[in-house]
Amino acid sequence: MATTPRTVLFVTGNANKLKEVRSILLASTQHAGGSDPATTPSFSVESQDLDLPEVQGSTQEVARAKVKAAADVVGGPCITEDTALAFEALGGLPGPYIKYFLKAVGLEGLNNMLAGFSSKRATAICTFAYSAGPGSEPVLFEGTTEGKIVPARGPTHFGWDPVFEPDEGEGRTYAEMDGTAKNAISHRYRALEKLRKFLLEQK
Ligand SMILES: O=P(O)(O)OP(=O)(O)OP(=O)(O)OC[C@H]1O[C@@H](n2cnc3c(O)ncnc32)[C@H](O)[C@@H]1O
Ligand SMILES: [Mg+2]
Repeated sequence: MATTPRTVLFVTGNANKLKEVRSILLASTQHAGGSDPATTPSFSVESQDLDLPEVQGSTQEVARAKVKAAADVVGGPCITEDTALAFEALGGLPGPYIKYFLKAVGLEGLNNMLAGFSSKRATAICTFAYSAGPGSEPVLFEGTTEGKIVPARGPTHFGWDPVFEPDEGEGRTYAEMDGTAKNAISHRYRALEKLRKFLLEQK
């Protein structure tokens, strides 16, 4: 039975996020073989880059505020995504502030921040937020991947990929894994699976 195609508006300024989201959704379609409505994606993703205010707080608070601001600007349903990198030794920091830490100290600096600590453990956290429109309460979808911070290895195309070695990556950093391998275990994949199921249940 054919499902109605739906377009989801993803408000992001990050081209790499958009690329991964599209390829994860495409892979889900291929795996599902198109027959099971519970697993067949029935939506495509459009994007819009907006300059939104950035609040401080937990990953959930940051995610809620971002999608609310996005929905107010676009005037309708939309999704946003926040990525955090939480260092165990630092009680979860930089967390949602990883973008600013990465910009300020670079990949080597992220390693140096942990120099005095025995634990190099880190959790990559992806939080998708969905809003049905202005005034609607956001719904959050979280995905996490555990790993450790290591000296940079691999291409430097995407954020902190070269310094994050996921436990399931067979010794490779995210940057050393090809797109398919990263997308099979990534924080973004895990969060997107939850969002995808939620969207399929919406009328
Ligand atoms: O417009 P938005 O969607 O907010 O895009 P952004 O680039 O500002 O993204 P965030 O606010 O979520 O900040 C997350 C930071 O982590 C980086 N990042 C996000 N996902 C990543 C991934 O899968 N691997 C490596 N770095 C990532 C990203 O480049 C940012 O520096
Ligand atoms: Mg951002």
